[in-house]
Order: sequence, then C-alpha cells, then structure tokens
Amino acid sequence: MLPHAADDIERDGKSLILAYDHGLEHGPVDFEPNPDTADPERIFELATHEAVTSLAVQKGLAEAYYPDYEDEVNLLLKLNGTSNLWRGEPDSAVNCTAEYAAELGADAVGFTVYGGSNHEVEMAEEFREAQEGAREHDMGVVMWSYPRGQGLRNDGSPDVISYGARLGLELGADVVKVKYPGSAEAMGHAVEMAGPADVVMSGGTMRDDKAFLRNVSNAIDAGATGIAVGRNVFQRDQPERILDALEAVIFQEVDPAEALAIAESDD
Ligand SMILES: O=P(O)(O)OC[C@H]1O[C@](O)(COP(=O)(O)O)[C@@H](O)[C@@H]1O
Repeated sequence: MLPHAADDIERDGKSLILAYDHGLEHGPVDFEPNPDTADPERIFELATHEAVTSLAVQKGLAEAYYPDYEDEVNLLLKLNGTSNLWRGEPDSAVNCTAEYAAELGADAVGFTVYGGSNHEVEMAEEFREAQEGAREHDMGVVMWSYPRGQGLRNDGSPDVISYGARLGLELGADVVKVKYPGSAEAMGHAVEMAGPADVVMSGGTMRDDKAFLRNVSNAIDAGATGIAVGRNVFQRDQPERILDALEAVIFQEVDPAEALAIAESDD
C-alpha cells in the first residue's frame, strides 16, 4: 500500500479541514450571518487556530493570501468547483492542475466527484488526472464525494453515502468527505466501505452547538477521522469558540457537553 499521503494535513491521524470554497460554491449569501467572513484574511487567520489541520480554498484565494500563511497553515487546494449560478446536472469545472497546486505550496488537493450525475464519467476521468498528478508531487488527495443528480432519488440515504465513501477508496482518495448519514451506525458502515481511506464528515448548514457537536462525536465514535467544516464554524458569532470545542471532540474525544464547557472556560 502507498505510504499515507495525507499525513501533512492530519494530526495524530485526525483532521479538521476548514472549508472556505463557499464564495464559489454558494456565493456571498453564505457570508451574511457573519459579514466579516467575506474577507478571506479573516478565514486565513482563523485557520491558524491549532485545531485546524488544513484550509480548503480555491486557487484564487491561495494565490492572493497563502504566501503570508504558508508557515502556519496547511493548504488543501480545491482543483474543481461550481457556482450556484449553474442550474444544470451536477458538474464541477476543473480550474487548477495538481502541478500548479504543488507550485502554490499545497499539501493536498481536493476534488469534488458527483457520483450518479450524468457527468460522472467525465468527472471520474478528471479525478484520475488530479489524483495521479498529486501522487507525483507527494500531495494527499481528498475527495468531496457527493453522489447526486437526476438519477438519484435520495442522495442523503445511508446506502448512497456509503457508496460515495467507497467511490473514494476505489478511485484512489486518501480522505473521503461525505455528508453525515444521520446516525453513528450509518457512518460506521460508510467508514467500513472506505477501507484504508480516511472518512471525514461534511459540516452542513448551521446547527445549534450541541446538535452539531453530537453529530461530530457520533461520527468519530463510528471511526470517522474528523470533519471538513465551513458554515458551522464561520457563520457563528464566535468561530474560535466552536473550534475549541471541535478540537476537544475530535482530538481528545471528549463528550460534546464537556467540550462546550472547555470552550466556554477559554473565553
Ligand atoms: O454542494 P453543497 O451541499 O451545497 O455543499 C458544498 C459545500 O459544502 C462543503 O463541502 C462543506 O461546507 P459546509 O461545512 O459549510 O457544509 C464545502 O466545501 C462546499 O462549499
């Protein structure tokens, strides 16, 4: 087996990926709850929090901001992305090569694959190029494995999410990012299907602290190695506080209630 290529974006085998590709994927609406977060500088600063094992951004933000943060932040460069202005069958334009990601100092590359979309075949071919390019440059590969498309009735069902986790393993990802399937049991199945690939849960839309941390804790108990989270951190009034709590849940495997108490005592 290949040496674990994702070590550079993990801490003790666990990850907290701070995702900040929302300006492309969803647009400015995602910054409205916490307007300061429209400024990428705020998020690069946030990514220096010790809980964060990598920051996932698109090429444009990496070019503009990463040179000032390369000593403090691990870069996970997304190589494809789509805007919310696109109304077609799920697809994602490749906007960066693995070679250029390496030139920008990336520790790993990120790539979205919409299994089940009418564009699945070309997306898998594009992923091949990204994955093999990453191997040449010793960068880890993180797949955003989000099955969806007109042929899929329930893209949030545990079976579909487990299939997405397996796609990551089959196509050569080191880390597969999947939506939380709703229970620890279902997450455990996804983890099992991913075999040696690590599975991280996606953050999702804003939840209250306890419900959110409970899902993360269940995912960790089920064998997930962490989370890739955006809105559930940066849309909060105090993003650092939830990072403190996530650090306790993910890396110390502390119960969510205790993790929140720790975060409050740090205020
Ligand atoms: O395609 P969707 O479901 O709208 O979500 C895409 C977004 O979700 C993520 O995968 C995770 O972000 P969140 O934690 O905010 O859900 C982002 O990287 C991406 O922008």
